[in-house]
Amino acid sequence: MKVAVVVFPGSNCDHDTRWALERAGLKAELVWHTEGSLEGYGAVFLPGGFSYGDYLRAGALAKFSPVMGEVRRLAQQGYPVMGICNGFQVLTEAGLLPGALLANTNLHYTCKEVFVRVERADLAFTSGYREGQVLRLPIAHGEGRYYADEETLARLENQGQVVFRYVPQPGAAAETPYNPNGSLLDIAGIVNERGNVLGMMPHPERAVEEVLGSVDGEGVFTSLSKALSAMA
Ligand SMILES: NC(=O)CC[C@H](N)C(=O)O
Repeated sequence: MKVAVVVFPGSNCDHDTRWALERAGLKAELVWHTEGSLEGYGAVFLPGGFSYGDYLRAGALAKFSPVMGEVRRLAQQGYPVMGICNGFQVLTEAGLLPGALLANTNLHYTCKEVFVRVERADLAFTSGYREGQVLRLPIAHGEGRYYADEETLARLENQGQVVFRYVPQPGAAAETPYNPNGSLLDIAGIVNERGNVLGMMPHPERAVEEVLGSVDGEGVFTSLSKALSAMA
């Protein structure tokens, strides 16, 4: 089953995402955001970048793109939908995931490696990992501080919707800062209640080959590949 990678004006991780999907044996196609139908696709990725130049707020305009009606339909029908970085921002703006991504507490665009712990290894995007596994992944964002009201945070926590959480580098001194943007509960990625719509700020597609410095992101794409062959 083929996977759609949506391209908004200003997306810049679309090709990398397609590359990562194809390395995992999936057939992936770039789909321009004006597309009115995603018929025939078994999963959708909203890639990283600066859709509409992050005008107003990151993701605030992309949610009005024609393709979003179809993204919503696939999400409601239980297909795997994933937003990476700007894609995560679009999913929260579109109301497909709760909460918001605010400006980093340091008010800087932050580009570095972080460590995240896999909290859920039972999802289409994470089954290739072990629960508790720590991944080294790059981040690159200015608006990555996950925020939600207390009730939402409690619900996310109680229902096991936190999928990735920033953690200290293994072996680092206890007081070493590790949360790169001020996200509440150290949240780096969450999933909807049904477990098919996932958003994360770190970039797994930038960590799929040794030459990139880490292969820890590969699991996202190989997990999906396995899930889609089981669905076919
Ligand atoms: N790499 C990205 O997707 C960038 C995300 C977003 N435009 C931000 O700076 O917050």
